[in-house]
Amino acid sequence: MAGILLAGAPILVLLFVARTLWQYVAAFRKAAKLEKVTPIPVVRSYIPPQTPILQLLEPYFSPWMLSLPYMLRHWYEYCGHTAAWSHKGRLPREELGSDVYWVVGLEGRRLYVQDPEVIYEITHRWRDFPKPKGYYSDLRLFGENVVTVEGSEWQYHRRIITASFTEPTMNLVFVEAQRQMASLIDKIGGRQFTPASVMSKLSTHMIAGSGFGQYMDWSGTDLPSSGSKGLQAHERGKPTTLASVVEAFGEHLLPMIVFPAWLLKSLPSPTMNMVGNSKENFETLVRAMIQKIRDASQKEKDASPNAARKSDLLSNLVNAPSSVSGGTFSEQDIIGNVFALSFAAEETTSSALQTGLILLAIHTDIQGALQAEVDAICANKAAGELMDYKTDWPKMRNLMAFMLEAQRTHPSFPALPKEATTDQQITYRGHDIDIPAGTIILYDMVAPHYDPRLWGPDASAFRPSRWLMPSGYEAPPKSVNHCRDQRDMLCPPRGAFVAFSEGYRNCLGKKFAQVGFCTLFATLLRTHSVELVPHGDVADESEANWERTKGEAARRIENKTLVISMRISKDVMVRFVRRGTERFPPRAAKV
Ligand code: HEM
Repeated sequence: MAGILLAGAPILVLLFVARTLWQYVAAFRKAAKLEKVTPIPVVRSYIPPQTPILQLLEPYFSPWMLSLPYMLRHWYEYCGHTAAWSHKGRLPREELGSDVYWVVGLEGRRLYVQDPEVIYEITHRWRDFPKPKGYYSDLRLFGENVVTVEGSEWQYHRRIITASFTEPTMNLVFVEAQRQMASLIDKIGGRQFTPASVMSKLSTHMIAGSGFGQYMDWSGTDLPSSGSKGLQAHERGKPTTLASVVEAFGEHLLPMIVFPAWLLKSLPSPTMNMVGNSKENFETLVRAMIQKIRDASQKEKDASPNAARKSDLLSNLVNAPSSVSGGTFSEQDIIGNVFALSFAAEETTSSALQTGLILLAIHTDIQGALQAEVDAICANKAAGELMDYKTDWPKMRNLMAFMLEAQRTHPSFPALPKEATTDQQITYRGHDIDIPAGTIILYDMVAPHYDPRLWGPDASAFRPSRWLMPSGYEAPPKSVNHCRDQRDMLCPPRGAFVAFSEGYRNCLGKKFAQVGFCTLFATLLRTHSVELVPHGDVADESEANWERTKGEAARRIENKTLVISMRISKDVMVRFVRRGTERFPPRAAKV
């Protein structure tokens, strides 16, 4: 039997190779046909059809692919793993002379779009170009939710959740961000750390506290109001708080999706045991939280029918009045959406905070300008007195400009997918482009951000001041306002800034993220600076060593891998230091 198998193996391999070659020939014949009829360029791709295993391996073989001679790697530069981040729109624009092009290969034809007007059109025609459901199916781990559904079901989920992001919720984010950063500063003192290790915890703490009423702190135990065990529990491999479970989702989503909880729990790896436990504990935790809110609401109603309700996101979801949407969420809908919201929030917020921290440490002049803004906001406050959402949040103009610029230069995703579910047409530079049903469209989130035609000749420079407009600024036609609470902020042309996506399926938590990000940094900069840990010889405080340290940090921040969102491949070491004790204080504060 073994002999027959061995003898048959070369034939099987030959058949497989012949079949694959035939598939390539068929794909490229289609590409040649398409080239004859389409007004836009066609690029041929040799990437095999994507599978979860390939996705997992691509970060490892990507550097090898890119080290091949140009002729061999050329196609990969268009459609590899982090291609959009690497070429930043220049390659298609300069080589193909087009911001819209086809990529044809074994996965059929895909439309790549980096033109802002076309991005705007595709993201606004949501019935014609919905999200491809298959791409998001893994996020159904705990049931359907606002990220995974489409059509009228999506409208229903979106309406209820949008109504749950109230102003009192934003106030909670504002307060919780101050508490979390103060607690982190206490915990971390002057020690050096890598942003990745700390920022994902910080974002889960903030989201758990202000979104789901689960107050965490950094001392190893929760504050009295939550009554659970927090970080200690996470470190023991038995996550028992929402924050620790959500952090596990962000770090280990793939094994969580692929393997059952019982298998993960029985593996000889404490990390995998923790992942298995997270998967099991999540539903139990959220059900208990929902019950607690229902009990509390009932008690409040009994005591005083008009009592003000709690305003965190989860309480709003549980107590959503049916008049908002013609219905309320079932318990399973709430669980599915708590997962979706936590996941969407954690992954992106943590990446934004990491990037923000490193950018500030590199650009000490910008850090100085943000500190001047925070000093002005806190001028009449006693040390430790909290900032106030209503009066102080609108004053955070420089901080908002810093956030928007960090998101422009370092968006969380290289590109996002849409799908034409029926035959469609778009217009680009006066040409009609036919898009057959079933075509995947990838709209680029880096290229428009780096386009000098939209942002000027210094489009690739990190310059937050480009967002600050003179008093009385009027938004030009066909532009979008990305922060409504700060006055006189740049409104870029539509489709030019898509870090939070665009159109109907844009980010539901945009304001939540903006309030959280700006307030965390305001709290840090009120008393401290963030500083790069010097490169090489730590005692060497020379200008040359500082320049080397900055250069290395700038290189590392450019080097990204794609794991759900884009992450910095090699982290950078930083530390918080009391203001006035910086090793390299800013020479001139300039945003
Ligand atoms: C800097 C932080 C953030 C960035 C850059 C960001 C970016 C994005 C982007 C690009 C999308 C579109 C995804 C797609 O089409 O597949 C999205 C969707 C979404 N985001 Fe965010 N996000 C951030 C923070 C948050 C936060 C804090 C929350 C919740 C508290 C949140 C909740 C959501 C939800 C629910 C969706 C799906 C909306 C829908 O499909 O209708 N995001 N976000």
